[in-house]
Amino acid sequence: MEDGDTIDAISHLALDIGGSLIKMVYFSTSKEQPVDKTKNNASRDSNGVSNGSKDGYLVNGRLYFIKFETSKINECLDFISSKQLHYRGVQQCGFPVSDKNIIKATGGGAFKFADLFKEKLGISLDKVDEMSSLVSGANFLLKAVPSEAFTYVNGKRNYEQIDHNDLFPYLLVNIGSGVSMIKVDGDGKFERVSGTSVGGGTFWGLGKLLTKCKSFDALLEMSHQGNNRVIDMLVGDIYGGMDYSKIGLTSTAIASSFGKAISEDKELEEYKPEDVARSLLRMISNNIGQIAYLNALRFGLKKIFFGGFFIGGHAYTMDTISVAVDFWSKGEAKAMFLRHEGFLGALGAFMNYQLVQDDSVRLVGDKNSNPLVEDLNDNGIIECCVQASS
Ligand SMILES: Nc1ncnc2c1ncn2[C@@H]1O[C@H](COP(=O)(O)OP(=O)(O)OP(=O)(O)O)[C@@H](O)[C@H]1O
Ligand SMILES: CC(C)(CO)[C@@H](O)C(=O)NCCC(=O)O
Repeated sequence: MEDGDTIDAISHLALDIGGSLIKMVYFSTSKEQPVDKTKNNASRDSNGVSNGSKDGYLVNGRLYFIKFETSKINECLDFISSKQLHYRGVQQCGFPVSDKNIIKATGGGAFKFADLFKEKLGISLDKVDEMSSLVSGANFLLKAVPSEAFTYVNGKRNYEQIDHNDLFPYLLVNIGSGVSMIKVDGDGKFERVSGTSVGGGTFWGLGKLLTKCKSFDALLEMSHQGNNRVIDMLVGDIYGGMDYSKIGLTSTAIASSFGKAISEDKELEEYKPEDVARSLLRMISNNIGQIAYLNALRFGLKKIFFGGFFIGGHAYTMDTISVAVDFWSKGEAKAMFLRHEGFLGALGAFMNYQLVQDDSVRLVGDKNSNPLVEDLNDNGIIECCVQASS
């Protein structure tokens, strides 16, 4: 292939198959993207690029992000099959042919569904450790993608300039079905220090039972319309409308999540599902924020990054977590969120191909390359270069 040739090739599919959702990342060159055969003089070798050759090409392209519900895994298999994601582009881009039909996969489903992938598509899943994928995905995003991290204060996102030399240590809190808390000290240096089973799966599972809501998005939307004070017992409910200022509690602070239901002679049906959803979201977000802070305190960590699809860019969730961290740390620790929150594991599995030239990664949210497109929960794109062997 000559310089400037245009191709539309897809390669290097990676999956994170979780308890609730399957996340997919793949690299594609597009018709508008000429192949840049800039010679790479192997300066990346020290960073772990190992393609068996000192020379290679940088291929310009895009990383695509897609998710499916794990309970509908057949939709994911059909998508891979219809787009031939496991075959295409391998040779056009000069990637090693050995990648064919072996894809990197992380999450519990990489074990659970290995036989299904083999049977239905002839794909072998090359398993990558889940915690290590989360960490390499987060490190990659924080170092390579501008405007990836932000705080959420008073309903506003404030994008953070991450200083690469001052990134570590930090606490990574991944809120998936369950929650993992990982102390990250460097690239590949980490320890899972805590976790809780009260996570995104709890919100969606319990919320579904309590409200009869049919989809996660509808439950979230409901929570947006609700008022948690109808069900939560507030400090003021106990203290006759007064604050308990001696211990730092205002009258509007929640004293007991769902506690009002004790004293009211009401059946579940008599509560508005919106209010139930709101109380539940607040209870779970608060609890995670508090446990996260306690773990940050345990190890003296000032930065806490929250990932996982539970957050889903949802304002009220981010607000509750931010307020919880701020409240418990007395303003010492900061809750930060990531634009590609749900794709850390899938990106980490992708990074395991050791192809991405992260200093040449550029985020594009749309064709105009606007870096501040806010929600990447359904589909996102990162423009980047990957290394292909010569
Ligand atoms: N469309 C959706 N369908 C189901 N859950 C969703 C959806 N969007 C967001 N969620 C939330 O995201 C959570 C799953 O997040 P994520 O994909 O990060 O975790 P997971 O990998 O499935 O779980 P785990 O890591 O514990 O195996 C769900 O439990 C739910 O709270
Ligand atoms: C089991 C995993 C790691 C699977 O992703 C996740 O759901 C989790 O961290 N759950 C919390 C388990 C616990 O630490 O109590």
